[in-house]
Amino acid sequence: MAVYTEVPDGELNTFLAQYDLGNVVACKGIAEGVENSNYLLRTTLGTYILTLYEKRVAREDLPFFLGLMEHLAAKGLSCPTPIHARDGQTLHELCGRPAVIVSFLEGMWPRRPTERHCQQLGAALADLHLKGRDFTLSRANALSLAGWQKLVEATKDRADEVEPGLGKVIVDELAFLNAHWPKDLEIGVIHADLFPDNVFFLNDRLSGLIDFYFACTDFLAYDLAVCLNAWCFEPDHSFNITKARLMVQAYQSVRPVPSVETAALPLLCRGSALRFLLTRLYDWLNHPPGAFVKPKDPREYLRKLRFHQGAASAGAYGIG
Ligand SMILES: Nc1ncnc2c1ncn2[C@@H]1O[C@H](COP(=O)(O)OP(=O)(O)O)[C@@H](O)[C@H]1O
Ligand SMILES: N[C@@H](CCOP(=O)(O)O)C(=O)O
Repeated sequence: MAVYTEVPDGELNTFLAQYDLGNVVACKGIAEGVENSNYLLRTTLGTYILTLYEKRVAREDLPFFLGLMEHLAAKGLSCPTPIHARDGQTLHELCGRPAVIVSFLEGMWPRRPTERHCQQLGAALADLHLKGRDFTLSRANALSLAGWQKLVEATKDRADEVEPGLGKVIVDELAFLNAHWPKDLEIGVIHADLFPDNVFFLNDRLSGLIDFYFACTDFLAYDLAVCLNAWCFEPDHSFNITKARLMVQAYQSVRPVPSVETAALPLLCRGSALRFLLTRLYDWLNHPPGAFVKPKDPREYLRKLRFHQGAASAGAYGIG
């Protein structure tokens, strides 16, 4: 349940009075999500999402995230756009938290991603990358090599509680990635967390992308690696080459991928697998007993990492 901050009616009415959005009809907490408090807000003029940013989103990063969503939406990408209050600002304060109202997107995220979903996702990801090219702000990826180093330090001594030998796996993998991580791939705005629960479909057509709170400036092909990991493994843990090929081909049809990026995909998939393994491992080891957000299983990403460690080239993914 991702409602960490309860909003009393009086405070909500005072907050909404700063906008030209009419009066509150209903405001319901949304159970999904893990990072922030989200409410479905209905007013006399429409339906919106009210987000209160909790501790893990750094206040100084908010202008990047909000500016990016506004930039992409203005260029025609279907994503939430922050609503401006009468003072011209999108970011305000509610119940002691930074808070925004963003536009509501229709659709549902796919519980069982199909080949068609993967194909449409590939095209939408490339579209995001192209539309982000002229966004002027930048934000370093806090969850790349330096961030992984901090997470390895914070988890390696207790990692074997989750899986025997895991501490050595993460130390060795980080050393490998430090020695081999690419340096000269195209950089731009990436979403960095485009999992199925952040992609909406309506009547089997992709209808929108949400949750830009890990977005940053990094290798474009790294975003593709995040998606290959998040969308192309089956519940039995096998890698679905057909889904991967369709995703990459659809991506290529919008943004041609240079061969240097295709060749780097196995390595980038290793990095992306380590990234989600480490954040999940950290959350697994550090979540307070009785917390209402259940941590995600780190071992899912250990299996994915092992698959990529065994892949000699992009051919193992049906690509290239
Ligand atoms: N703009 C939006 N339009 C429609 N639903 C949204 C929107 N933003 C968030 N949601 C709903 O809120 C849920 C959690 O949002 P998300 O941004 O993933 O939260 P968190 O950042 O806390 O993980 C989504 O699964 C979706 O149901
Ligand atoms: N996608 C990450 C967790 C981040 O959750 P989100 O709700 O903000 O997308 C993972 O699966 O580990």
